[in-house]
Amino acid sequence: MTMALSTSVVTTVAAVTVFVFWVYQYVIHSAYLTPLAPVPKAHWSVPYSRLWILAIRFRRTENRTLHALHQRLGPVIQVAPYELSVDGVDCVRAVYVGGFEKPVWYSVFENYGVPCMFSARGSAEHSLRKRMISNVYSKSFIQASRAVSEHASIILLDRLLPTIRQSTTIQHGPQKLDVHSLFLATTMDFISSYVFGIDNGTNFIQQTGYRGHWLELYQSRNDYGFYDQELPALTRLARRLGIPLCPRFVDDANAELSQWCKEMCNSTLQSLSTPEGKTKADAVVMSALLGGLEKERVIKGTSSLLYPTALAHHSLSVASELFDHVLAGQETAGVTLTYLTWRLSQSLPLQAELRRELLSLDQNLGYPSPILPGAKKLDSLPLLHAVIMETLRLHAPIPGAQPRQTPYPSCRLGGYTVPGGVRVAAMAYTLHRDEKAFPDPEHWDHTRWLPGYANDDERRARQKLFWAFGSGGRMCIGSNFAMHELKLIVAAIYSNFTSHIVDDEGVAEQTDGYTSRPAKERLYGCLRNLRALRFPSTDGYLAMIPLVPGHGYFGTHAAPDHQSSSLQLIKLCTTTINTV
Ligand code: HEM
Repeated sequence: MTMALSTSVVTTVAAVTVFVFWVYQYVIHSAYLTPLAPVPKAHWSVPYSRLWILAIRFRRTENRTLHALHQRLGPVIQVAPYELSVDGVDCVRAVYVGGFEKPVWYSVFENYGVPCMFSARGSAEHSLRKRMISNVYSKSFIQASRAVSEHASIILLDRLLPTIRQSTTIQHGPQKLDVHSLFLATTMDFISSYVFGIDNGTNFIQQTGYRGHWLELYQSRNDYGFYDQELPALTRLARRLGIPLCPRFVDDANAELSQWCKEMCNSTLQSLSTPEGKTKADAVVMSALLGGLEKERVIKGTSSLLYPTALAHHSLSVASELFDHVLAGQETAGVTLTYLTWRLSQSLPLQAELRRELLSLDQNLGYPSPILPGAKKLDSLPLLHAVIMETLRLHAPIPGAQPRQTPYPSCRLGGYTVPGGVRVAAMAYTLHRDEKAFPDPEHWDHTRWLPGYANDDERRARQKLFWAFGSGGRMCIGSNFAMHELKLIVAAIYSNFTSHIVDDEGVAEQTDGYTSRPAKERLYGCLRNLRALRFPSTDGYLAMIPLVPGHGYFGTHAAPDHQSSSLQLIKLCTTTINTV
């Protein structure tokens, strides 16, 4: 009896102790005693649980929700027990230029089970990886690279321009074109040829069937990053128990895409082992990476920090790195082109002004004898630069939170002391909507980036907030490559064609999340050949098309049927060439 009583007393005391400890740790400490206690809360529940932030991430409303909260609550907000959202130049400088390391969240970007530079978490490992390839992504290297200009000539002059010209034939009338798909193809052809060489890279512009299949695979994964990134332990457990949280087709798509990249790596390796391949030397990124790894093996060997990953699993690591580059480089730049075309298609006078600027170069891409302009001259065109910058501002392809981890034991952020190990992130979405630097921020206005628009201080403030490529040691390594290819592609198109919206349903609704794209992953446009416009046929359709942006089919709400919309297009062309 006494024994039973004492057991129950012990059990009760233990239960009460656990309860008191739990209340102290997860209620009193989390709400009042942690150093994060004074930080404004996104929601009353955030000191105790991650549910609130998980719900808005799952619903894909994180960027908009946090932007609205920052406007109300200031630059530092607590969004979960160990998670902050930050805004403003000072916090961004502290976190990103300050070199805070990446959290485990980035592990999902590992390919073939081995890390790449993007997924590498520690600074030491990251800088070793970056050192091997940073030179080939520098602006001076890209502008002087023979491989870049030869590839650009082939991609623009032999593939893109003929494809667009074909869509504008006089015989058939201007054809409706999914320009989003075409742009994703063009940017893939650019980055894959820089990585693997022109012969081993893709030709998505012309191989439309395979491109469609590839894009379907790639896009099928878009909605399923949440579990792996936000609930990695639960996702692993569920997989082990045979209850996958993602549909089977996501794993299948990942497997097929991984195999696709391995095959490009293998064929490039084979080419590099032949005398012609060595002479051609146009697999610029892969060659730099192989050279860097070999140097590391010879100099440091098994003592290298990279030995357990990049050196011990050499071919998988090479493939992991290069797979990341082609994926990172393709969609981001493709989405930018889609939004830029969408915006330009809403103003024929702006297209005309841009064309005048492009054709003012001695060497230009205008028909009948298109020539690639000098890289530096192209880079110095103010209007071309301005329209791209404004598109990257308002339609940033990576607008969402870029998480980092606070260093131990603690740091200061926005006037608060933040303990080590807290996940902290800023977003281009919020920085790019700073009302002081970008008045009327939801309005696409390229003039913000033109010289003479603002005084030096205002221009500097704007530049500091521009965060499409991130900042600090982990900022985009491909930013110079991206700006160069974007300028070339825009120059090729707008030197020769006018662009018009055919069906832009879903384009205005850019998706919310870490990366972002048009909601329906398409933009139907039609491009019109300016040379044809100068020599109109008697068909009567060689004239400008009235634009009704945001309303789909040129001033009509006709059914989205390919044949009939093409016919309507022809009938609706009314304005004369003089408006161009
Ligand atoms: C308009 C085009 C592009 C945009 C807007 C963009 C944006 C970004 C951003 C915001 C980051 C930082 C992400 C983070 O830390 O979470 C990043 C990193 C990165 N980007 Fe890009 N990117 C573009 C094009 C490219 C291209 C063409 C490449 C080709 C190599 C590339 C490769 C990478 C890589 C490898 C990283 C990781 C860098 C590191 O961790 O050191 N990106 N990009």
